[in-house]
Formats: sequence, structure tokens, C-alpha cells
Amino acid sequence: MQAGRTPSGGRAVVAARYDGTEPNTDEIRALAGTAGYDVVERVTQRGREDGTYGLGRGKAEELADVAADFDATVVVFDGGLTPGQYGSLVELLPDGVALLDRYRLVLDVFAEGAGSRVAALQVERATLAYELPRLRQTAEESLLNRATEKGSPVLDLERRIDAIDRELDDVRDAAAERRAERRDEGFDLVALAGYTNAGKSTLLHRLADDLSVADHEPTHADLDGTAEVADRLFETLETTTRRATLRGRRTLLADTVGLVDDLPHDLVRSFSGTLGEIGDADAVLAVVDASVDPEALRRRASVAMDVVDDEAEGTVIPVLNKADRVDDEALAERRELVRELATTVHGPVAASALGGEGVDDLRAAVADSLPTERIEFVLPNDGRTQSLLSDLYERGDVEATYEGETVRVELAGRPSVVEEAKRRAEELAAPGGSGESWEQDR
Ligand SMILES: Nc1nc2c(ncn2[C@@H]2O[C@H](COP(=O)(O)OP(=O)(O)OP(=O)(O)O)[C@@H](O)[C@H]2O)c(=O)[nH]1
Ligand SMILES: [Mg+2]
Repeated sequence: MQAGRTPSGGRAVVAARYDGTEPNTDEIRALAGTAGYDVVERVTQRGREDGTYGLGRGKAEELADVAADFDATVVVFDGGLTPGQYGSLVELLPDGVALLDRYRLVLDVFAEGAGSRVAALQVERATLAYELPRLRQTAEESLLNRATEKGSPVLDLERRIDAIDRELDDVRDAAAERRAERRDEGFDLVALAGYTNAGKSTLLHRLADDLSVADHEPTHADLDGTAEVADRLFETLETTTRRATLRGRRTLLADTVGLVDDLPHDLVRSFSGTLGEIGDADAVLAVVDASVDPEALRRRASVAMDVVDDEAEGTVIPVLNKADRVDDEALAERRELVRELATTVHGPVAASALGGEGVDDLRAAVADSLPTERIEFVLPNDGRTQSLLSDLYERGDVEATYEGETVRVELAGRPSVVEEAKRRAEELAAPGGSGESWEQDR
């Protein structure tokens, strides 16, 4: 069966199976809502997975009855269904009732929101990756298909995935190249990563220098305008970059696509831009929504940490966002939870991206975690030194002390910036330069 576009909108019955804990269908309901469905009923079961239907046979029949009673358009299954389970379950459902598993539902949400070519390609790749094993199974069942393997739909699909991967690779390489250039210019790179709806885009706005779109420099094509913020899952479907000055450090902040539980890694891989931003960052803010219940927090934080741990090379700073929505006791409990989950050395920083509380601490934590070198030199108090200083104020943390004819300059910043400053200071101090000595320190 090839999963085509499913009807968007209409009545949905949510079906869910849980191994142990209390069934919680909040997230799947939110996902269904985001995809445009009105959730009218839920059918849940506690117990082991059923090989044929996902749910036990009795439960599956009950689900079919409920779907008929509520005149449902669609049944949303909270989890993944194998092609076989999908086939058996859809057969039990009343005619015309579509079946969506969690992955398919997320793909629909993505497809709905994909505005740009890159976002559309990423969504298409994820959709094809979902369809491929299903198509393979159908093809295996059909001798005819096997006999004409050369021109088979399976091969076509594989080719399309390869073509998309090549195009996305080019996009990713270009982005990586741009990041390398920005680094050479002295920028530090910081990525915001985390579960969908954690508040990454809101935090990006909070930290960014220019809150209005009009302010950003048109010459920097990679610095986009606003990152969309909404209480909607998967609001952001592409990476967005903004400038932020964190304690004198010029950084580029990258917003990334949100993660979600229970999806094959293929889907995450389809959003390779997100992985590139996380991988290349000097620091990664792993944003967690502190306002959800501890069980959901544990689950979501571990999904985010898994991906971040796999990809990040820089320092990972867990951020307990939406701290304004929980009291001190709950915040302390969640802080402990995240501390346990995070394999990073950096302790969680609590903040409210919306209200601004804790954001200064976060700025300081990021600045402290960026690769830093310090240098101190003494230069003649003249025009050339002033010109060097005005450049350095833009690129690092500078303290200048005027001592009569000379200026004592203390600089902390990106190693490459410090290296360059050292070179220029040496020139000023070299024979034919201003003749003063410089010294390196600390
Ligand atoms: N109370 C409160 N709400 C917040 C805070 N930060 C974000 N929100 C809200 O949470 C919702 C999601 O915020 P976004 O910034 O869009 O979240 P995101 O992580 O970018 O989400 P995706 O792009 O969908 O992955 C919005 O309604 C925000 O207004 C916060 O610190 N406190
Ligand atoms: Mg976002």
C-alpha cells in the first residue's frame, strides 16, 4: 500500500497502546489537532503489542465500532504500525475511514507547514523513507514486480531518495561553508535544539540582537528574518540564523527543527540541516519545556539529548525553559531530572524565553562555554591602536587601561580572534611599527 495524501480535517479517533504507565494521549491529540483533526474519542489498551493489529483483536474491533459510532474520518494510532499491521487494521475499520500512524501524522503536519523548497524536500524525503519499506513488502509479495525489478516502483523510489539526498547534501555543504566563513570572521556558532514546542524559536528572539526583521543586514543572505513562534507542534521546519552579542561575543544563533518521540531515525536524518547546525556549533542549547509533567519531561528530554549527544561536538547546555510556568519546588525536581539525563557536564540553566527571567544567566553560561583565549598587551596610545581597539570591541571582551603614553589591553575572545589580535599587536610593536613591546599573558 502506498501512503498517499490523507484527508486533512475531520473527526479523529485516537487509538493507543501502553506498556505500563497511565495512558497519556495529550501529545498525540495535540499532533492530531495540529494536523487539523478534531479528536472526538480515544480507545486505549494496556498490554503487549499485538503482531497483527498493533492492538489486541478485541480492542481493534472495539476501535472499529467506535469509529463507526462517531462517524470518524480517520483513526490515529499513537505509535508505529508495520505495513502488515496497517493492512490488517485498516481492513477492520469501516469503509472510508483512513488510518494514520504517528509517523504518518507527523509527516502530514510537516507537509502542511513546508513553505520553502528545502523544507518541502526534507518532508518529501521523510515521506519516501516511510513508504520505502512498505513498498518493498508489497513488491516482494508480488512475483510480477520481482520479475520486472528494473523498472519497479521500489527502484524509482530509491532513486528519488538518492536524488533528494544529493540536493540536500549540496544545501548542507553550502550551509557548512557559510558557517566556516562566519567563524573566520570571528563569530561563535550556537545552536538551539530540542523537542518540538519547547520554546526554541522564542528563545532565539529573546537572545537575538535585532528583534525586528527590518534591522537585519540584507548583505547576509544566510541571516533570515523571524523564526516563527506558535503554540503548535513543528512550527519551525527550517533552520534560521540570527545574530546575538553575548557578553561581547558575536555569535550566530541557529534555530532548528523540533524533535519528537517515537519516530524512526530516518525522519531526523531527513532534516539534515538541523543536524549540521548542531554538529558545527561551539555551544548547543538543549531546550526543554519545564512546564510538562515529569514523565513527559523525562521522555522528551531524553529524545532531545539522544540526538544532541550524537551530533554535538561543542558544549551542551541544557535549558529548562518556561520556568515561569512552574513553582520553585517543581523546578528543582525537573532540574534534577534533566541533570540525571544529560550526559553533558554543564548543569541545566532555568529561564523563561517569554518573560526574560534567567536569560541573562543563560547568556553568561553560553559566553563562558565558548572556546576562549585571553591575551594582554601594552601598546602605544595612538591612532593605530585605537583602530585596533575599535575592531576588538566588536569581536571580543576588551578592557583597555590608559597608562600615560601606553594602553594596556586585555582581550578575551575566540581563539582565532585572539590570534589575529596578537598578530596585529605584534605589527604595532615591531621595528618600524610603534616600537612598544607586547606581552602575552594567561
Ligand atoms: N509560558 C511560557 N511560554 C513559552 C515560553 N517560551 C515559549 N513559550 C510558548 O511556547 C510555545 C512554543 O514556542 P516556540 O518558540 O514556537 O517553540 P519551538 O521549540 O520553536 O517549537 P517548534 O518550532 O514547533 O519545534 C509558544 O506558544 C510560546 O509562546 C516561556 O518561557 N514561557
Ligand atoms: Mg520553532
